[in-house]
Amino acid sequence: MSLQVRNLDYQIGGKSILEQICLEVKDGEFVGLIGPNGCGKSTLLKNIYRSYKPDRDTIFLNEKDVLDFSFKKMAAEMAVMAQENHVEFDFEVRDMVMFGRYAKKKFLEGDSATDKKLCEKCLREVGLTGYEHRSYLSLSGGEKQRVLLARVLMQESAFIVLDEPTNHLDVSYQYQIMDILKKQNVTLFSSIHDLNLASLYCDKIIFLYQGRIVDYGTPEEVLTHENIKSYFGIESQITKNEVTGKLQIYYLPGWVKN
Ligand SMILES: Nc1ncnc2c1ncn2[C@@H]1O[C@H](COP(=O)(O)OP(=O)(O)OP(=O)(O)O)[C@@H](O)[C@H]1O
Repeated sequence: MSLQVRNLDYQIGGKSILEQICLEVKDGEFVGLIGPNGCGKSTLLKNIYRSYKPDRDTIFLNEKDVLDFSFKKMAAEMAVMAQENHVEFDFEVRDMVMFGRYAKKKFLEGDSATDKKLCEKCLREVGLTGYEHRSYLSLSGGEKQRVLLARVLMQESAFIVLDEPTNHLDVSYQYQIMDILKKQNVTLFSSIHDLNLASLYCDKIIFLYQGRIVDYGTPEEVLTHENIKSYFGIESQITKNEVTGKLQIYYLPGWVKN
């Protein structure tokens, strides 16, 4: 599954948030979206997963305009892990994960033995075996985040969109979650704050700044000292990690520019 975004503009309350966004995520790629707070990352993702309504002829899945997909078809093609997941009613963890099957079911169809097995597998992958009957609202932030990831995996979609998937997670789960995502045989598009995680896991990186794409390429091409200084306003030292072979960024806080 591939994603194309062409000349996307988006305004909120008359203020321009995104300007002339053009990008492509090819089938099977893991593309990271980086940029400072408020630059428009969530707004772009919300347009892609249609929490906001994009203009016609701006967002395509496999070259087909997303506005031509029914919401059920969209859910079958694209799984989403958003940043705000406000849940009004309490559910058991197992039910939260099972909701991921909605798009694959007919009206009032019950859970099959295959669904139940897949649910167990997804919970195991995110380290939550034994949590099936826990109340979702009673979980910690990190546990909730992992339930939402299990729900995404349960959807078995060819394309996954994620807004800051490692939010609330301790360092070991941050890497575990990225490992799980990376080994899925799917297309991934994710906003990421941690540039070292982006360097380790992404095939390509899109740098967003004040609603515009200012750079695009491999982590080595985009995660430069100049870009980090220009767009995040912080000095850094960048080396190649001997173990991973990937770029490692060290920030030099005494050099923060106002
Ligand atoms: N509903 C809204 N009403 C007014 N302004 C909004 C609204 N939603 C977003 N914005 C503004 O749009 C801009 C982009 O917000 P967005 O959440 O997309 O940024 P972001 O890059 O995801 O930020 P962060 O890294 O902090 O999550 C911000 O200036 C934000 O204040």
